[in-house]
Amino acid sequence: MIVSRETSDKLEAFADLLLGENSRQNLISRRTEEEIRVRHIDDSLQLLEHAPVDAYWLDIGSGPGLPGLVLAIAGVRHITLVEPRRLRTEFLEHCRETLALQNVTVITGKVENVVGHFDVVTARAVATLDKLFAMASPLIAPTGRWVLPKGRSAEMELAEARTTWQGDFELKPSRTDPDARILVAQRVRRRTGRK
Ligand SMILES: C[S@@+](CC[C@H](N)C(=O)[O-])C[C@H]1O[C@@H](n2cnc3c(N)ncnc32)[C@H](O)[C@@H]1O
Repeated sequence: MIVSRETSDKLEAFADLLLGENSRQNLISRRTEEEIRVRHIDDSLQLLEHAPVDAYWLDIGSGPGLPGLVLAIAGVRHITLVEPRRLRTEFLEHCRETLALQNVTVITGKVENVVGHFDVVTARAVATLDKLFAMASPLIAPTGRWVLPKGRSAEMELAEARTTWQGDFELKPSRTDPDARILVAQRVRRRTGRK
């Protein structure tokens, strides 16, 4: 994805902060440090192809800010990062201040305790689709959209989730990993009348 010089500089600054913090707390696997730009930054950035920047986003289990801080740097209007581990949210707050990201809200806690309504919900490497829908469907606006990066288990997870959830589901290819998929889902609701 092509980004402006200013955005590219901020993404570099974020990558530096993340690599620095990775020696203090385990945020990304050591073997992906050298490929941080593709494996983590571009992998997060590509989600913007599936939902508008001019929206209220929620990133569940943001960890070190993936994808949430990358999306904020790339211009998402407002994004809430929810993450229960305090050491991680201290890092998120530090990045928000250092990179002057006024479009970011950080919540320390579990998503199950968040109150609000969001247009777009994302989560990377947090839980299965079934669990994510159960955790966060009360938080998504009726016209809202889920944009969920998934690994090679995407199709299996979707088949499992469909036994409990109905909606419009589309699996899109990932630009950074040929085995991975991005699930874009709308109008997701729990099936009724199950025996
Ligand atoms: C494997 S990490 C992934 C972090 C980041 N999304 C990434 O791609 O690097 C999963 C994260 O989800 C968080 N998490 C687990 N359960 C959660 C919940 N119920 N609500 C919010 N975050 C949760 C964990 O604390 C952890 O930071």
